[in-house]
Amino acid sequence: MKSSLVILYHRQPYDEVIENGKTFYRDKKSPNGIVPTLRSFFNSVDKGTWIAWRQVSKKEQANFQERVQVEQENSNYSVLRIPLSADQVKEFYHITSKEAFWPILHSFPYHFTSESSEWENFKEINRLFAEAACKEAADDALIWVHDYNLWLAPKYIREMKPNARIAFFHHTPFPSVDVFNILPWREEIVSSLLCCDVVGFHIPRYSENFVNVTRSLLPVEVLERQPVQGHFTTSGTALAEPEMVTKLGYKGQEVTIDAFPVGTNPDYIASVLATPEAQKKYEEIKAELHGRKLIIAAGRIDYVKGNQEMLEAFGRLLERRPELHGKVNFLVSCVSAAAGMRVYKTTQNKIEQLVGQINGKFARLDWTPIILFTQPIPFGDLLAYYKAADICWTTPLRDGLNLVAKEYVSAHKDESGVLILSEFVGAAVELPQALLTNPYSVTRMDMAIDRALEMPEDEQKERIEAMYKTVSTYDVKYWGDRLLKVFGNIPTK
Ligand SMILES: Nc1ncnc2c1ncn2[C@@H]1O[C@H](COP(=O)(O)OP(=O)(O)O)[C@@H](O)[C@H]1O
Ligand SMILES: O=P(O)(O)OC[C@@H](CO)O[C@H]1O[C@H](CO)[C@@H](O)[C@H](O)[C@H]1O
Repeated sequence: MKSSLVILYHRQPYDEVIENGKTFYRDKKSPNGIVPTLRSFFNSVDKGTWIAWRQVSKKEQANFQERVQVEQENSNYSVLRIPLSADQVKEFYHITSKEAFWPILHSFPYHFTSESSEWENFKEINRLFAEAACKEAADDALIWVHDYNLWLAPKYIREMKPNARIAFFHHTPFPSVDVFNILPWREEIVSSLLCCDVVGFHIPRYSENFVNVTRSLLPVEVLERQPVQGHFTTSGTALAEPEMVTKLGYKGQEVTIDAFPVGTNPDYIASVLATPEAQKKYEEIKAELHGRKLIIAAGRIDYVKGNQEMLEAFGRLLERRPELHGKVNFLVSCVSAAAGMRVYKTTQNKIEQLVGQINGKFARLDWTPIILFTQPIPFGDLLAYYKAADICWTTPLRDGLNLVAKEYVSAHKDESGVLILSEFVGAAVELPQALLTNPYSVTRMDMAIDRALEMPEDEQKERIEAMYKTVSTYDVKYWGDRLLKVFGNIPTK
């Protein structure tokens, strides 16, 4: 039996652990919010396939198990692994994806160099993903491709299976036309995306940027344009957009363009927080704080995440306001998403250096201002930290959406708490009740942290309540349903 839902996402949906010579597949530890989200879509389909790569050494090749049947969940899906050599992974993910595409996607063109790309290898790996998808998919299946690492897969799928139903979701920002067009492979990329039936982005600004790129490069026709609907802010902040193109025509095909941000799962978060383990962890954190305020920052080590600007702002805060010494702790949880990537080494060094400098300057025997965690925190513990934190400080210079913001709001249901959020993350146009700030501006960052520390409890609760309403309405289920609504259903069990 073929699959009715085929998800192409470059990472495997679990951690593979070998104990006493036996392989176990465990929940992922690394910070990546979308894996559990995508896995949950298999709960309602009759049969599904997840396609990912797996690094395979020469020694492993002969006995490589291509397919893993996933049993631990209430769903029938398997993971089809494309075996890649260490060199292929390095070229595809570490170099082409993270060194060539990532800086362009996040509007850091000065970090881009076309030498940082192994384009032929990228094409080949995308072709392998497409071939696997076509083999797995039933005729009426939905083939759902995720993120920039698989930009070329739609084109290959369309060539091999002309009637396939293909959707693409872009998780990172999509930059403005002036920045995107720096990529020498721009036509190939956007013409592949135009092979999809639906192309989805988190927010209207990104979809508009995409449309503008297609219009600059290809003879596309705008078939429909609409005022931005729903909960998005339509003016007055950096990523606001009042209207958007919702249908494009290209080579006789109609392509639906949509903006529907990924959601989190507030009910699941509440259920985890209600467990005795999470409650115990929360009590322990509170006891260890001895009444001090807790500020939390959590995320991947990445120059786009703005950790340097945030730490500098915290240093200035302690400089400006000695009355806070001994009264506030800043928990910075910064984890690398993949080991050994040269592109993140400098960022990690800078974070460690700044933390050392600030602690060195202000610490006392009974108080260390910044606590830096560089190991992944289990999700239940992370939620307990969110809940214990008076302030969540998440101010990337650029970020597709930022799930951390939504998780913090969910963990503060019916409670006080302050979210300081960058204007340059997708979630900013969904959560205007956050303290929106500009991480490029020293003054704005200083104002934001002062305001957060002073905000009256009633105001905190009002803002959290409004944000919780948004986060719980536009949750992860809404996200999946939206795609299926645009698309027409897939056979369910
Ligand atoms: N220190 C950490 N340990 C484990 N998971 C983390 C940690 N920090 C963040 N996460 C998780 O990683 C995900 C990050 O998602 P998001 O903010 O959207 O950024 P990105 O996908 O770019 O890393 C969230 O789901 C969050 O729970
Ligand atoms: O495998 P990567 O490191 O290229 O993946 C990064 C990507 C997918 O997890 O992250 C983006 O997706 C998140 C969920 O949609 C989004 O919140 C975040 O801002 C993006 O960086």
